[in-house]
Amino acid sequence: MDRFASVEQLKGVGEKSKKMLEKLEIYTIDDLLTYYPRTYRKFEDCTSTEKLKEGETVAVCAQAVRPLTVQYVKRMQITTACLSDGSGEVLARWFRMPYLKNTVLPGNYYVFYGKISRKGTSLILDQPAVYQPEQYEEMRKVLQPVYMLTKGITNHMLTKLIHQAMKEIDLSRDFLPESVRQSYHLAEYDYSMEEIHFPRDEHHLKLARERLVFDEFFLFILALKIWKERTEEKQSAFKMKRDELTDVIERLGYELTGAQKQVWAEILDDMTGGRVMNRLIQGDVGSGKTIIAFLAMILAARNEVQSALMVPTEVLARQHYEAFHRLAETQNLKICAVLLTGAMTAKEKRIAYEKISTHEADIVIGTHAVIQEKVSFDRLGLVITDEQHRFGVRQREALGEKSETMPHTMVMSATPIPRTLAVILYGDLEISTIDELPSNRIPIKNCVVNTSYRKKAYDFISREVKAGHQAYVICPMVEESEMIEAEDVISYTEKLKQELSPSICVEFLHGKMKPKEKNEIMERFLENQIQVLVSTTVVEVGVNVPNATVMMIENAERFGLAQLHQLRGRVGRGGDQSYCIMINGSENGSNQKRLDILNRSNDGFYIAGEDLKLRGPGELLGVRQSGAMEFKIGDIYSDAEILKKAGKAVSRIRKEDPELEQSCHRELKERMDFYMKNELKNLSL
Ligand SMILES: Nc1ncnc2c1ncn2[C@@H]1O[C@H](COP(=O)(O)OP(=O)(O)OP(=O)(O)O)[C@@H](O)[C@H]1O
Repeated sequence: MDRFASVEQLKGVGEKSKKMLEKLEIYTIDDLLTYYPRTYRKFEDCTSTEKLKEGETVAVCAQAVRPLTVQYVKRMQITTACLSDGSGEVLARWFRMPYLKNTVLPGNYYVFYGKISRKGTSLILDQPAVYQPEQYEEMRKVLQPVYMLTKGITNHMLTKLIHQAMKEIDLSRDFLPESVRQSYHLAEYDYSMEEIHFPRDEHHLKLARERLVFDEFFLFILALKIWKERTEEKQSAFKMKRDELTDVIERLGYELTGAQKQVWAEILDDMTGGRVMNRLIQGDVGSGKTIIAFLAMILAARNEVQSALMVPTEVLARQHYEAFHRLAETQNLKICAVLLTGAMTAKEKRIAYEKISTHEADIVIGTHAVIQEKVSFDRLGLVITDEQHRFGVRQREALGEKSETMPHTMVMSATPIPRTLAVILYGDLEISTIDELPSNRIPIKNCVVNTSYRKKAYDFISREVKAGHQAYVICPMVEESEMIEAEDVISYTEKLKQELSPSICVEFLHGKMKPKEKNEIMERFLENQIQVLVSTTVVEVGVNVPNATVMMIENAERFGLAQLHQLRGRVGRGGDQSYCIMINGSENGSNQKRLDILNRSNDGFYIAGEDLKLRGPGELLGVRQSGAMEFKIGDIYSDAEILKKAGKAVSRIRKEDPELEQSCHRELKERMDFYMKNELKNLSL
């Protein structure tokens, strides 16, 4: 069977399951094989009911003291059981599984495996899986893979399919040269694939994972180097006249920070030096990256060269567009910017296309719509992409293809990557770091509290609103769910409307809303017509409302540290004291420890480093949460050591055999060609 054939070739995959697998981005058998487990489950020893704690996942060996009951609550069947293991009792409940009544019989012992949650004052075992005790003992011997799922696809289904694919595909060809494998003590490819999905134990899993993480970094770094070399060959840059833009900078109304000045000088040198700029601008949340992008675009416009700024969301595109418009107007810059987003009407888009192709527009600010076929530029000389990990190489190339001369490129990233790692990853790409916040900023005051603090938090928000400020409240979910106990935007908004004075306007925002509705809400929030915005993480990237001073995050334990830092970065963007209230909805000690890191510091680089220490390098059973660089299995922070090795291995190969012509590199060359064609596009830069 061909590794790149459709998953349909596998037994049991019909039209319906094919569609569902596509939701997980599994199209081919290869996609399936490289759909690595999110984590592994090790079945614990059984716990006695006396020792149960909220938030823990436990196994309880118990019997039902009486027949199970099935009740209807809001038209949903809920099955409950009272379980006893001799030391005490605990309630278990299942949604939509009435048949358990006939399989879980009083008097027989079973192992119930699930999470303990709280219902009122008592603890409850939620949705536990049920096993025969002997079956459970067998399962405890191995690690169980846990995959990220979607509706209609179960863990069991994926496991079975991967098992089948493993049998069908020949994995014995190893593309990594033997010498590399030996030098870095890496396991064989087929062994690693087998063990990553079906590990015998933690030791084997560790070896397998190291090898696959190495592969991922190695291929990426090598591909990037080859790609850069190839593009550089055909690069001729737009030569621009030097202009310090002192007139613009002096009238900004604030002084650029030292770091901003430094980065601007670097960009100016790049853009006027005759070489094509390829620069990554890293800066912590709120460090003022946008103005740097604007300056570069103004410089281009003054040289009669067009520029494009692409951002990941509609909301952000509009915000940048309006900010630029204001700047151009107040300074009478005579530079024309147009907005181009997917949500605009066909007519609006047509007008924008026209302005771009005739060069009436100097600057285009938008979402992915900017790279659509219909957009033709006159002289596109500068491309800026925001939030690098959301734009792939292919998209950047697509933009580059719209211009005969290679445009200068700048990538703005708010996910701090330690410089040492960035250098390995991006090779000889230039990196600028804005490591200083504007001087008018007052450090954000943080607190991590439990849900009993809510009332106080609402009073606090009311006071801030009275003083003319605004607040965000973040919830992890859009709508209420029976399965997950977490706050949701819709019911929370209703609740807040009751809790707060009617004079305070509370509205919600989430990703499932229509673009037009989202824009309208954001605009009203920006104009302070809405004082409290209840939102999902759609506000996470780049939203800039300096008048907002409170960020309250419900179920903070459900977010990764990098994400929480980004969310918090939505406040403290003006000269007023701002606050971040993180509500920890669990009693689990390790969550508290994680959140304490944010409580202690507002520095993104420090947080990334502490996160790394807390998780430890190469941690196997943790959920990925760094948010930076979306590799399938590798995590640049916790796998930093492997990243360094991969960087070294690439340098060695490049020195010994840059064209991969030697016979020992034949498999690698094949793999690389495929990678360049099909996979690089999914990764940043
Ligand atoms: N040197 C400065 N002095 C004072 N204010 C500044 C300075 N530079 C930028 N600002 C202001 O700081 C706010 C945040 O800047 P900006 O939106 O560029 O942040 P950012 O780096 O893009 O952050 P994020 O990654 O969170 O979006 C803006 O309101 C901007 O006008």
